[in-house]
Amino acid sequence: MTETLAPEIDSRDPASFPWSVFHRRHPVLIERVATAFPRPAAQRAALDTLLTESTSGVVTAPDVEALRHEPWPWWRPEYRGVPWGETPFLWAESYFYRRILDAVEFYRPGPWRGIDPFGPTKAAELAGDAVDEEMAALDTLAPDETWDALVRSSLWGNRADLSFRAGPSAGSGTGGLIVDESAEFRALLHDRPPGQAHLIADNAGQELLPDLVLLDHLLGAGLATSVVLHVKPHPYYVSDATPADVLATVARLAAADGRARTIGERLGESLRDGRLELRAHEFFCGPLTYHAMPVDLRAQFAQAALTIVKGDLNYRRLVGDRLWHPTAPFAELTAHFPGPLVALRTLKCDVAVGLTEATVETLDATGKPWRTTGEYAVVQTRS
Ligand SMILES: O=P(O)(O)OC[C@H]1O[C@](O)(CO)[C@@H](O)[C@@H]1O
Repeated sequence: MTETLAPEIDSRDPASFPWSVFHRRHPVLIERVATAFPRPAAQRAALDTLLTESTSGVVTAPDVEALRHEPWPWWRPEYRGVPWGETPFLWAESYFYRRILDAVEFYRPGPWRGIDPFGPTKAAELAGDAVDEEMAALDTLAPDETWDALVRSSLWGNRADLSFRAGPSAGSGTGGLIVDESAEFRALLHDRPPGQAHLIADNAGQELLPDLVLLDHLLGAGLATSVVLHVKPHPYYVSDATPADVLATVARLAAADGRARTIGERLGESLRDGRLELRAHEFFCGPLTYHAMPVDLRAQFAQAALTIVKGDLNYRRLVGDRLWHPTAPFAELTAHFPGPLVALRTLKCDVAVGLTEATVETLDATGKPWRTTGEYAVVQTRS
């Protein structure tokens, strides 16, 4: 069934979800980036130009000056002059975010260099009540419910993705788990000798916090000898976690009360002694699927006891950003990935695989969108 590749997703159809990302979410996002700091007029103009180009124009080449300071090896000259919607969605979104960085002079030597355009929103989320509540909840966990609770909050933390606040399709209720291989996930860690566990992070804030707590648990419970946290080397999609976000989150935990503080302090210790290692490979900010992982990164996952793959974008990169039949086998589509893995993902785009026919029928029968709202989630494993 999966021997032939399903069509790659693009954003040309105005009735499609990817089209709404470019035409409904991005205007809100650009406005937020433009106004979060008092930017000079040239940056505002560059952001507006990007929005116009990506919604009603054609792809233009990256800024040469910006490339001198930070290359973008994924530029495709054959897309120059092509309407954005006709290029693959995965590539187009990635290029859009690179162009935001160029518009705000993120790489250009000068006062704006290195200032995260999404920083204010991420900081507000980290400082917010929801994070306080998440941390306070840690004190209420009985030992026998810890594992399930930590997995649940790492999984549903993915739903908090800030890009959802920039769009109309954010669902309010929680649809639930439509593939639940939590038991297999548990077995991969509990029923095998501990080794090095890796986690490919997604968003900062309400997602990264439970991810860090989960990693701390793996170390503390002897389920991993060491853990590696992979984050983006620089800002990428709107709420993606960077090394600075990890440090801010650890500090937030350590400044809290109760169990959160203990965890934050312990995470700090683990960073110092190397049991928790932070890595930030450039590939994570690229528009390619994990089939095209460079050898050095592949080697890292090949020796991992388990890799936890977080979120929607990582999932698209894992199985391929294609209109697969939703019953296409997850194990087959992820066979290319070196080593055992678990995907923790809330569904926020058209890609869905590994479902049963019965589940698909039930979801379709609701008559409501289920692939893109973040209301449904999967825990899928491949050993
Ligand atoms: O933060 P996550 O879970 O990777 O979600 C990001 C998702 O948001 C979008 O950028 C827009 O909704 C999707 O295209 C993308 O897959």
